[in-house]
Amino acid sequence: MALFGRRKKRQEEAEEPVVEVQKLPDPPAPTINGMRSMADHRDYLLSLVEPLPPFGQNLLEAQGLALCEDIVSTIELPGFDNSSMDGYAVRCADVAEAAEDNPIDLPVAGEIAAGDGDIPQLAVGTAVKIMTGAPIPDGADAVIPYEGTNRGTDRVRIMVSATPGLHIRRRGEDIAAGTLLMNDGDQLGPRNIGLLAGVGIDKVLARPRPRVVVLSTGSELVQPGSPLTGGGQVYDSNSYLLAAAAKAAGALVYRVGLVSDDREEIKQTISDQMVRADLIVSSGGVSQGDYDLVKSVMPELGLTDFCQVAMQPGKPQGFGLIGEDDEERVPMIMVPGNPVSAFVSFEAFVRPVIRKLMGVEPYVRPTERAFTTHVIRSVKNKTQLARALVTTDPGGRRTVELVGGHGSHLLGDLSKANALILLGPDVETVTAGQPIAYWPLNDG
Ligand SMILES: Nc1nc2c(c(=O)[nH]1)N[C@H]1C(S)=C(S)[C@@H](COP(=O)(O)OP(=O)(O)OC[C@H]3O[C@@H](n4cnc5c(N)ncnc54)[C@H](O)[C@@H]3O)O[C@H]1N2
Ligand code: MOO
Repeated sequence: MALFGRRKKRQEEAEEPVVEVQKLPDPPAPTINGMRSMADHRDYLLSLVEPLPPFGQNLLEAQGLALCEDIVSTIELPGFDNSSMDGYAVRCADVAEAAEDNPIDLPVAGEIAAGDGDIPQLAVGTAVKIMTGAPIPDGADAVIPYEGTNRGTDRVRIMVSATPGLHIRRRGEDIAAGTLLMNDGDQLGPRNIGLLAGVGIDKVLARPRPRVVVLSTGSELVQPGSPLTGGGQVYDSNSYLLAAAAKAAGALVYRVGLVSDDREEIKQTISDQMVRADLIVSSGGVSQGDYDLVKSVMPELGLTDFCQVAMQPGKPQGFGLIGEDDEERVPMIMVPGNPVSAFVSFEAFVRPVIRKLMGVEPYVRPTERAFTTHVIRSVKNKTQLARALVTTDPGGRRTVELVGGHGSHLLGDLSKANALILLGPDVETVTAGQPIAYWPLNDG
């Protein structure tokens, strides 16, 4: 894909070709206590990826994807006047006096079912049986439902009168030919898909689902389903958590699973996966530890940026455009290994990047607001993303309370939360009853 880090070869006056050092565009300067702000880091990553090119896709496979064309209806809906009831097509004038105590008998001239064509005109003083969805014959201007008749076959007794247009669905009353149905950039939902199918469209030009490769690093990790055989081992929850979150965000996910803290294994695995990835997401190995190898290995595979972001959790972050050539470079987001840090990093950085690759705006989840039920303390100089539970009280007011502690290993509390509260770097205390911003975690 076309990304940054272009390689320029220049022929200097003399013979020797000079290869410019390849690097990422300059990252934003740290602005908070030597750290990069969360918004600056996110905007930097977003500036380094482009939406994936669109192609023609089958309508149903395009669910959740962004259109890359305006869609105009070439036909009308309904395509012809038709009945909304099973009953008899009549002329109103012929049944104007009909009532329970004054039934009117009409000869039944025939029957029209849904799908019938070449319908003869309705003669004055006659009725024709008609089914829901069947074309209204010329001459008829109303439909009397079966319930207002004796359901006669050769002759029908009509016990109710009708006004013109009764139970007739008019041609073009839903969609006129030439109506703009969807715009370039719209995301296709089930009801849009129904509409497009309804006007006869079976393919659309849409951006594909990004193929996201997810892997976890750490020699302590064990594949769920296998026994823990030694002290110090932990199950790999991150690759499942991140894969599930990427899937919920609309990606096509390849979960590679776990890779141990081994330079060659990390390099080989990433190199092998590049061919099927629009984005690689790894967890672990980005902090200061002696075995935090991702940080030291990845610069050998591409252009990288490791930094500290003024947020909690999720402080150590890595990004790369991996690969040797511009044409093959794949973006990679390297999130920290603590499970809650990995998830918060997903929400803050990975999800917006996936949405940009999909071409689905807004890239960043819009915040909502709720009132705190109690005092909340935060850490100065960091954006705190605290796990929380938002509920609506009996009066319809949305309230929010923290779920558990701040520890970035607390998977149990994370799974109970339905929101992430956002407390900016200047906030130290929020008193009870104040409105605060949060991201709802409502998409799976
Ligand atoms: N001296 C310092 N130490 C640490 C710092 C620091 O600034 N100075 N930062 C801390 C913060 S904050 C975080 S977050 C972590 C990030 O560390 P890594 O990204 O290098 O992650 P690991 O060391 O590999 O693992 C951390 C922790 O998470 C567990 N883990 C890792 N992967 C998984 C997984 N797939 N499933 C479940 N659990 C996983 C791992 O066992 C560790 O307990 O660094 C701090 N240290
Ligand atoms: O950033 Mo670490 O993510 O604070 O635990």
